[in-house]
Amino acid sequence: MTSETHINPWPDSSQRRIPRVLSIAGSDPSGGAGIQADLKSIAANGGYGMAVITALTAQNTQGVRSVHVPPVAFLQEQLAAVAEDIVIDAVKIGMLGDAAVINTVARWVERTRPAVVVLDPVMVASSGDRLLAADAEQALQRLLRHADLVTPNLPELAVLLGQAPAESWEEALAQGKRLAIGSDIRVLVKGGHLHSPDCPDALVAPDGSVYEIIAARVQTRNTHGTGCSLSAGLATVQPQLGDWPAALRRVKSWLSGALEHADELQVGSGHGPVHHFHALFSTRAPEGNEFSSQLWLDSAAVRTAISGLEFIQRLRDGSLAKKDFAYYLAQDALYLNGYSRVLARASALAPTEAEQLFWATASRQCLEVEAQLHRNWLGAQASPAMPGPVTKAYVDHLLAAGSGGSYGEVVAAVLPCYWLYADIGAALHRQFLIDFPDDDGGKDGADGGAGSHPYSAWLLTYADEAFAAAAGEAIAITDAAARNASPADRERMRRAFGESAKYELAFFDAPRLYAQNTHPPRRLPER
Ligand SMILES: Nc1ncnc2c1ncn2[C@@H]1O[C@H](COP(=O)(O)OP(=O)(O)OP(=O)(O)O)[C@@H](O)[C@H]1O
Ligand SMILES: Cc1ncc(CO)c(N)n1
Repeated sequence: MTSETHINPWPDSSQRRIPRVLSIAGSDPSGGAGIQADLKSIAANGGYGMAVITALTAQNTQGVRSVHVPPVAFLQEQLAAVAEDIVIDAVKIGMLGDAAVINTVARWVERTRPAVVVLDPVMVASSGDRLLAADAEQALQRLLRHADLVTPNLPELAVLLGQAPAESWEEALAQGKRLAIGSDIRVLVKGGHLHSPDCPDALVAPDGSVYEIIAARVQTRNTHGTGCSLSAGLATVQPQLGDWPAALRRVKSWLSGALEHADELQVGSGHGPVHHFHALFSTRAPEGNEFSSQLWLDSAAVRTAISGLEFIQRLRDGSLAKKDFAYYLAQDALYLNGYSRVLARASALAPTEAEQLFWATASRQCLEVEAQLHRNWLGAQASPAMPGPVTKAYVDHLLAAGSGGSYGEVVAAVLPCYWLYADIGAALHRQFLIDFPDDDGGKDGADGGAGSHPYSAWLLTYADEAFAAAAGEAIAITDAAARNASPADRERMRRAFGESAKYELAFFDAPRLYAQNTHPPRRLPER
């Protein structure tokens, strides 16, 4: 079996790995909102973006100067050109300008019936300028019926209901329920406009049930286009995951990162855009280290796929089945044993004593972590686990690099386990602290010694600073090895890294595929 057999985390044909997403929206020439934000958001969330333009605005980070709505006949031509050639997996609808545009888009949606339709009922820009003619609000109701999800901000929610804007989160939720039940649609109520220290969002289903997610409010004035980016991201992730709450968790976490890094962009003097590609631009590779920077960029798709895995999502929210977690830990222990041998091989090949010591220490620590896994988590297991197919294939790949490869190949092959693991660990840890601020893993006894999240003790130890520092050192060593390598060897290094990165993805997805339910669920030992 090849690694390819294991790494497809989208075996369900209704789920689409790279969804083709069409944004029907207005243009913002300053690049932060509208079509421009949508295309960036779609790409950042792993989709292929397309754009049909409903209106052109002359705007920047300070406000909207004017709006030009081209003839609807041309809008129709754009829609037809795209739909007659390309399968559209999802549509995001943003600024529509006036009633004629709304009716044209509504007719097109009624005819083509795209699988996923997210409607962001854009009415007023964050600067306060109107983006929808006042007499067109009624026409929006026609489109509402065709949306799988509608994402109004608080003033827009109020307009859709003909009420005054909600002033508290409770009021907002009540309005969201009224719209969802009254119009039989799924509504995303967004808390961006609240004056609260956090930024809650809630999915309200047509039956009125609520799925709420709370993120910290990022302190930045650069929030231009958050609504556009969120709705386009949801249209992109829903076809990948087929689950609205999971899609919201993933996109919110991404959007929080985009807001956290927004100030780095330095675009305009008003409300600037968010950093859609913060993960791709991640400067964790030390300055001047082109080789590892390239590896990081090359692994973007794998990293995006890892964060979207059901295993990771469920580990984060605590809904992961115990058998899956136990399978993961047992396979991790087996993996670490093999990994330790390959690290010892890196030590044997190292060109300097410092690097020899680094790998020897790492090899030894690996065995210690393996022992710790057995002591703290796997303890009373009846029989030692057998390596699963992914574990075996991954370790075989590493051992092959170790037995025949150059030093560069060995270090490139072992690097993803450091780097991707540290990256996902930090993200998991960060999100855990946001979602479960009071869960200390049961240490203070206030939660009955158990914590509200079953894996809190594990997640709290996940973002280990010493491990992140070791990852940084392994990256620097890889760069040094690349500088001393021939072009052909560098290519082999790149391939070894890429293979291991795919195995990291497959490893996180393996419990879903291979964890057996033959034993009663094991109780997790307390730490
Ligand atoms: N400062 C912030 N920190 C964290 N999340 C935020 C912040 N501001 C907005 N958000 C989030 O961004 C998303 C968009 O929310 P908001 O209610 O501002 O929509 P909007 O008004 O349609 O956006 P836009 O500014 O593009 O018009 C929501 O998920 C919201 O929680
Ligand atoms: C084109 C366009 N669409 C949407 C918004 C809302 O942010 C905006 N400012 N501009």
